[in-house]
Amino acid sequence: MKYSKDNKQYHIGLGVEDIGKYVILPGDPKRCEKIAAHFDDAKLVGDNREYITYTGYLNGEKVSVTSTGIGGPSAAIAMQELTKIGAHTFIRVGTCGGMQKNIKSGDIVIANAAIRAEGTSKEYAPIEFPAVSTFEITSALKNASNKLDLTSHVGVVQCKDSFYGQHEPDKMPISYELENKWNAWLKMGTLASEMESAALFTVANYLNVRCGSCFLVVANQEREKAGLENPVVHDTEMAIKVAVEAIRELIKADKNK
Ligand SMILES: O=P(O)(O)O[C@H]1O[C@H](CO)[C@@H](O)[C@H]1O
Ligand SMILES: O=c1cc[nH]c(=O)[nH]1
Repeated sequence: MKYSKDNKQYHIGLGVEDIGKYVILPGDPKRCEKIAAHFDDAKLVGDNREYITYTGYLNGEKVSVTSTGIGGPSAAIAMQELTKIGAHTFIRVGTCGGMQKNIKSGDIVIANAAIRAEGTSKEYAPIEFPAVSTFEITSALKNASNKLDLTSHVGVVQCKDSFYGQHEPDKMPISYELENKWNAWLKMGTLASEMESAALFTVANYLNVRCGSCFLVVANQEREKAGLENPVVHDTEMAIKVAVEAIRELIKADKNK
């Protein structure tokens, strides 16, 4: 790609020397510093557009955190460019909205697959191809949340491009489709809604790299509708700890291969 300068990738502004092979991917750029606080010797190595990157060490292995911004397009770019410079293992740490009534604010959701109701993944693979996480990453995330004694749920998440289409579907001109599909996702047992995993899982399959996702449940609109307790929780620290612990487990397992 001719746009790149000085051997740095065009959007993320990073080269081979800047990153580790294991990368944590939050959406929010402000989450990067909090994640990097868990690394040894973390340094800011990139700051371009929505892509903030810190690199440091976990268990003696070089690791990085790069924010993806909101939505599939920028997440797909981050994964493609990070893969070009040597990354092979990705964990998205995000926030989500719970959907089933037993998914409560503050719980952890771990995605084993994502509904492709967004646009980006459709520019990579025909819709019949499922967006699935990598089993060993999903398993490391579940082990990590058990170790940290957290309430976690493993299952399917729904991805879309319109945050307000999720929260105010009745106000959208296309409400007939948004509401009917939301009811179908609920009947299929979908755990939560977020925005990037469908694109990331699809791109990871295409690039033959590993990817999993874990999320803090911020709140649950279905609990709200049913008049159940539904506080809003913003602190992502426990979801971050799950991802960091999972990366440690993966590093150890990879060394024993
Ligand atoms: O908290 P992050 O990682 O950004 O994730 C969620 O939050 C954003 C919407 O508020 C979307 O990016 C969604 O996927
Ligand atoms: O409800 C929510 C919360 C976070 N992210 C989403 O996409 N939806």
